Amino acid sequence: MENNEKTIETVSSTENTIQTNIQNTVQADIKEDSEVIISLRNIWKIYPMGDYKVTALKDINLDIRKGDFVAIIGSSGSGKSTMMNMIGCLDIPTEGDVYLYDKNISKLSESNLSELRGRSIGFIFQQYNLIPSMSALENVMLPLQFQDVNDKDAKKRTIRVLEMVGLGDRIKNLPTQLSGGQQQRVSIARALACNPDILLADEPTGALDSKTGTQVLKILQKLWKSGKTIIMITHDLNLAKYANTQVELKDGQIIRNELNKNRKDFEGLDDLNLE
Ligand SMILES: Nc1ncnc2c1ncn2[C@@H]1O[C@H](COP(=O)(O)OP(=O)(O)OP(=O)(O)O)[C@@H](O)[C@H]1O
Repeated sequence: MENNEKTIETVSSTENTIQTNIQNTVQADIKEDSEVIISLRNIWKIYPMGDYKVTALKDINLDIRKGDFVAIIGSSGSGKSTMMNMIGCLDIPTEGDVYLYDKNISKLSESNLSELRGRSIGFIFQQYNLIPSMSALENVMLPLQFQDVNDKDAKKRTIRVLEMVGLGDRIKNLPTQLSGGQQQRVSIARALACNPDILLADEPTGALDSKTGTQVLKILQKLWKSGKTIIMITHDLNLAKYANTQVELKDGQIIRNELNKNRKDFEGLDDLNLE
């Protein structure tokens, strides 16, 4: 019970911050000395395939700093999804260490890891991964229920985040009653539900037409400018132009990791009207 109350308190006290942040867009200047929140150290990922093995990641080292917007790019088969699984602590490396907030995840129990991951990282997938039988409200509420937030607070928070992505009037709709762009916005709301510092998006616009995809990217850039750390996997170099840092993979190795000096910024993020 005491634990529940703590969680609720944290969620409620951060609601105002999120709301203020998303309204008052400020330029997020990532500082070189800002805290490293995810670190991959000498990561190898080797998939056994019958008699032979596929080496998907070869000795990867990567630091992701708080407040950065990182695009991970590379051609098909270069290892982007495998790396996303490492960054999101969804899979374990064959060799090497993954640190999330200074914690070596291989040293955490499964339940401690899933609690830390659930609290720190929100996931956005190309195919939205919404539960078809659940309404937008129920889909977004789910992660809060996993974090033991009581139903009343979870519902309040859910409505708030759905409003933030412009879907306050669609909360009862099932995924099939929403457009692709709206479904992706539900999935962004779900990723924001527990107010994580980090959003990890795997080809977030991959299933959308370019206009709707641009809207989604605009939301991500706005969230970044409001203080979130965004990591976006994409094969689309045009999308990567909106990120602050570009990391390029080739054949399982990082061949480029640099500040995007020619970053494109959306105009009028302050007046972002999502409907
Ligand atoms: N579960 C698996 N078992 C065997 N090999 C795998 C597995 N997952 C990925 N691979 C292989 O690892 C390599 C990297 O795959 P990965 O999916 O990470 O690339 P990607 O850059 O995300 O590609 P895409 O853009 O096509 O999704 C590929 O050669 C792929 O065939």
